[in-house]
Parts: sequence; C-alpha cells; structure tokens
Amino acid sequence: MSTMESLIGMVNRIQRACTVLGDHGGAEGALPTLWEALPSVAVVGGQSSGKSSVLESIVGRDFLPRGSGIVTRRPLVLQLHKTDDGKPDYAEFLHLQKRRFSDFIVNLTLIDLPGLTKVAVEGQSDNIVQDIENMVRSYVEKPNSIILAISPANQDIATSDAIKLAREVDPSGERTFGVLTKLDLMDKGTNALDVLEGRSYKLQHPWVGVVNRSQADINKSVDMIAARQKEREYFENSPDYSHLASKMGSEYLAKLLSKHLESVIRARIPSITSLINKTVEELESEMNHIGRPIAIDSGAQLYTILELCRAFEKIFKEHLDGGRPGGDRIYGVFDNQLPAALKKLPFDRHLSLQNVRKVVSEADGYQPHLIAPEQGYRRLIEGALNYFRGPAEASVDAVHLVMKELVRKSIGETQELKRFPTLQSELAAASYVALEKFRDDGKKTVLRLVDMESSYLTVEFFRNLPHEVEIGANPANSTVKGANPATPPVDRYSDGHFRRIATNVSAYILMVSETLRLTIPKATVHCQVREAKRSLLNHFYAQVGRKEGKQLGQMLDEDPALMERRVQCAKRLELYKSARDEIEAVSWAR
Ligand SMILES: Nc1nc2c(ncn2[C@@H]2O[C@H](COP(=O)(O)OP(=O)(O)OP(=O)(O)O)[C@@H](O)[C@H]2O)c(=O)[nH]1
Repeated sequence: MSTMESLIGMVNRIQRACTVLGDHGGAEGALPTLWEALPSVAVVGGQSSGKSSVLESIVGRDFLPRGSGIVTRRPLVLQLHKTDDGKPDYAEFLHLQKRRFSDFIVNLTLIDLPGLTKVAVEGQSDNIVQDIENMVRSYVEKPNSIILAISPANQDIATSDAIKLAREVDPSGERTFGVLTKLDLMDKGTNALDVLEGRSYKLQHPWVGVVNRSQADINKSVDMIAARQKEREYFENSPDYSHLASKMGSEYLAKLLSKHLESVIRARIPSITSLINKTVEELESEMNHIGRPIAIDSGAQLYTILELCRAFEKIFKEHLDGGRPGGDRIYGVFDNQLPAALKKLPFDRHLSLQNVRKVVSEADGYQPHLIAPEQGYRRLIEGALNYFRGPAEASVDAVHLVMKELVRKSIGETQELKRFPTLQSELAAASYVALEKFRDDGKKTVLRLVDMESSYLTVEFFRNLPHEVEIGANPANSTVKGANPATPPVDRYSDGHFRRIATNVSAYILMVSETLRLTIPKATVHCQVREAKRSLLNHFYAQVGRKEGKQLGQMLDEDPALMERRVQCAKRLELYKSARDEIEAVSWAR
C-alpha cells in the first residue's frame, strides 16, 4: 500500500466516523472536536502563484476552475469538507468539489493571499477585508493546520506572501511546507538552489520544487499523467536540479505531505478515541436512565404495567408503614386534630342552664317529670351526640387528604413511572377513585359509631348516679319524692336541679367523647388505611386485565420528548461505537 493510499484509507475511516456522527466540525456537531482534531491543509500563496495547480497535483485530478472569476479574483477559501451557506459566489464551486473529492478528505483550504488586500472593491466596506483576513488567519493559526506555502520561483522569495504569512503564524516552521512553483519559468541562467536547499529561508521540512502545467499546457488539455511525466523529466534532465530529482516534484510533495499527515493523524488517535469513549459512556448512562423501550406484545405490556403498579404500591405502602414520611400525619389526625375538635364542641352552650331547662320542660310536656326527667335526659344526650358527627367526618376527610397526598407523592417517587405520563395519571385517577370509596365507607362507619351511641345509652352510668332525692333542690320535698305524683312540681325545680341534670349529661357526653376519641381512629384505619394498603389498585387491576393490546400500549405512552431522546441516544450510541471501530481499525492498520 502506498503512503498516499494508506493515508486516504485512514482519513476515510475517520471521515466515515465523523460522517456517521454527523460531525462536520460545525458548532452543531455532536463531537465538534473529532473532525477538528484532524489536521487540515491550507494552501496559501499569492495570486497566480500556482496554488490550484499544486493542490490538483497532490489530489491527482483536474478539478479547479482556473484563470478567471471566482478562483482568481477573490481571496478564496475553499473548504473541501463543508459547504458554507450564504456565500452564493462559491456555491457552484463547492458543489463541484463535493462531487470530486470524496476520495481525498483531509480538510483542504485554499487561500489566495494578495486577494485579501484587494477584495474591497467599490461599495464594500473595509470591514470585509478585515473579516476575511481574520477568517484566513483563523485557518492558518490553528496548530493542527498544515501550511502549504506556495511561492513562485520567478519571484524573489523575500517578497513571498506565503512565506510572510507562514513566518508569522508558524515561526518555528514545523508545520510549514515550502513549495516553489514555476521553476521552469525562471530566467535563463538563474536557479532556485538557494531556496530549495534551505539557504534562503530555512524550514523544518525540506523545500519542494515543482513544475506545474503551464497555461499553454492547460489550453492544450495536457492531462495530469502527462504533466507528471514532463515534470519528472524536467528534474531528471535539469543540470541545476538533477541531483535533487528524487526529492522534487509534485509526486514527492504528495508523498511528503501524506507521510506527515499520517503521523500527525496517528498522534491524534488516542485523544480522539478517549473522546469517543467518554461520549459512549455518557450516552450509555443516559440510556440507562431513560430506560429500555417498551415491548410491543400485549403480554409483555401487561406485565410491564403490573410491574410499574407494584413499584408504585410498594412506595405507597412505605409511606403508610414508615420508611418514607407521611404515614405519621395520619397519626397526627388521631392524636391532635380529632381530640382538639372533640374538645371544641359547644357542649357548654348545649348544656347551659337555660337550654337544659327548655329541653327538659319541652320533653315533660303538660305533665312535669316526677322523679328523674327521663325524656329530658334522652333529648339532651341525643342533641349532644349529634355534635360528634362533625369531628367524626372531619377525621375521615383528614385521613383521606393525607392518603391522597401520599398517592401523589408515591407516583412522583416511582422512578420507573417517570417515563409514562399516561400511566401516571391513570394510576392517580384510579387511586383517587379507590380512596374516595374508602372515604365513603369510613364516613358511614364513623357516623354509625355515633348513631350507635344514641341508639343505646349506657344504662349503668345512670344507675350509678346518686338518687334524685339526694340531689333534689328542696330538702323539704325529699320525703315526698316519688311518693306523691299528684303534686305539681314545675315551680319546685330550681336552678340547682337543672344544673345537676346538666352536670350529669355533661359527664355522660364526656364519657362518650372519650370512647369516640378511641374508636373513630380504629374505624378510619380499618376502612381507609388498611383498605388502601390492601386494595388500592384492585379495581384498576381488574380494568387493566380486560384491556386490549392497543389500549395497553396507550397506557404505556411515553413522553414523546423522552421517546425521541431515546431514539436519538440509541442512534448516536450506535454511531459512536461504529466510529470507534473505524478509528480503532486505523490505529491497527500499518
Ligand atoms: N509554466 C508554469 N506555469 C505554471 C506553474 N504553476 C502554475 N502555472 C500557471 O500559472 C497560472 C496560475 O496558476 P494557478 O494554479 O491557477 O495559480 P493560483 O495561485 O491558484 O491562482 P489564483 O487562485 O488565481 O490566485 C496558471 O496559468 C498555471 O498554468 C508552473 O510550475 N509552471
């Protein structure tokens, strides 16, 4: 394999790596540095110094338009690896190079130096000159830019624009290749040995003299092969240069340049590889984070849905049972909210002397009570018990709210669910419906506890009360109590009598309150918390089980942005891996 072929093969591989990555050195590129890490060749020289001719002979084809128009009259920056939109002047040209240079892919840049200063024609601002100069400079300044400095032999080397620029941006000369063109056009009796042997201007790489096709050759359509032959003969037969013949000419220049490019590219491979490896790692970890794509068969989809539900349920239970926060707030309802609400019930008002007297009297009707006001007691107690409905229902509602919040939190905390917004909302909806049902059940149960208190009073409480006679307001009546029903007692009932009734009812209500304080939490946990742990998603599971494949798929609808991201990542990952293969092949090929 010739040096040139192996270089081209190598660059082709790297180029393929770059192309698969969509990396063309632009800012939008995935790995902008990959392409940019490669050396580029800038062919610089004064007007008509022979840049195009040299480039052609290196590449081995006739490809550049010549002699007029776009090539000669402007500072020409030709990048063979990318088109530059917005510069219609070059469009045709760039179009041409695209077609022709698929086999020589090092970033080639052709720079016409004197053109730089002459570009500002009428109507153009000086800024353009400056801009173009900056652009050119940005090419040749890059440490990975190899400068092919073209100087015509029939001009004083001291005035060479190419050497002037090269000296400026590459003082040590390590990336400058001096090319002397038009040796055949030198005045008779003069030669360029001072330059070619490095005495006029020393560079680290040897100077190479070339003889390109003359304008006459071009006009006669002398092809490249013939031109090469002619060039070879020129050096072999030249009395001045025959001793240098093996190190002169376009072919030698191409070989020299290829070897240099190859070593520079090889030197860059480790850093390119590590760059690729780093990106592969990043992409892999992102892919892990995004998760695998979902299966398409409905069995696997159902399985996935159930797995996800289970993951959610597990977290939800951890919130209730502890391990994750939130369950303690339910205890907070029982320990603070409920007792406080019970304590705040307006029994003082209900058992005010005035109300007790009113309720008892109304219960007595036309016939005042004789012994204890049985009906009065019952009505007072019933009235008081009604007040418990509020706190009882409020406890159920409070627990409901806590659990709803825990469902919301648990869905948010289920990592696996993150990518499935549809399933997330369906799970939330199903859970809320279930919690609603548990709440209804909880309410029914706690209200039943209250109702039970009114349906049957604790008889012992009253039996154990001190006898009416002893609590009677008037000691004079104590002997007749119960003995003389005919005595109209209405006016005999003093404040003390009613106060005592109030005290008794109050004591009874306190006892009931204590009971409910203990039983409402039991009912709530039984109906809501325990049920939620046991059957939060039961209905949902039944529904899912009846779903068709298509509906299952819909439930697993992913966030479109995420799906897109996964596809992108997967694609890039594959590309990077194949790029890595290409690059690895380069480092093994010798
Ligand atoms: N005789 C002879 N003519 C040459 C040589 N090199 C270039 N020429 C001629 O010089 C003219 C300019 O050559 P190009 O290769 O177009 O030079 P260039 O630097 O690309 O020109 P611009 O881009 O217009 O600045 C052409 O007519 C070439 O045929 C050479 O070594 N010997």
